[in-house]
Amino acid sequence: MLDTPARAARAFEEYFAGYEQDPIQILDRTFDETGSYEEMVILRGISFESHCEHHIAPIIGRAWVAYVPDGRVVGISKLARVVQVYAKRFQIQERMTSEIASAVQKALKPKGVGVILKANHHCMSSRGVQKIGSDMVTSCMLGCFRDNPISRQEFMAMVED
Ligand SMILES: Nc1nc2c(ncn2[C@@H]2O[C@H](COP(=O)(O)OP(=O)(O)OP(=O)(O)O)[C@@H](O)[C@H]2O)c(=O)[nH]1
Repeated sequence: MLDTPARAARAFEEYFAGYEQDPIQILDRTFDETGSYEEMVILRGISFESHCEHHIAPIIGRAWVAYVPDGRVVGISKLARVVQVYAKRFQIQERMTSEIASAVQKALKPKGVGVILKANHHCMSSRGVQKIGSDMVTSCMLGCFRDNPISRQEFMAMVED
């Protein structure tokens, strides 16, 4: 007979491995580019798999993370790593979106941060209301992304469907 609880425990360990990493530490390694690059940096379509905290059902989506540097830039993989760490925790999409933006803001102190998440929630497709194919879109805009419509538009134009 299969040892279901033990297999489930192993699977869960795998799903959530890395959840305890500190996102600020991940973003710690920055490069001084003062005067050489002052435009928007965008990492597009970062895939993630998370789990909703209500049903522990998968949330499968993609993230777009942008910032306008104020002197310091970060190794670009680190933005994807930050998305991954927050995805490894039980989540609701709204919180995950603002957590990613706040971490980038806190670590890099850029002129602004924009984060957009689009995701399918399996808690409403494989159970519950059972609607397939709808995705949830959330955004968090800080600094110039919140205050300057041109920055926001530039970012939004780079977020493909
Ligand atoms: N901002 C920026 N980062 C880059 C570019 N090319 C490579 N990188 C990043 O530079 C960083 C180098 O950081 P390291 O800490 O030396 O590399 P690493 O430990 O192998 O980083 P990981 O790729 O996260 O495993 C990585 O985050 C790369 O993704 C680029 O053109 N711009």
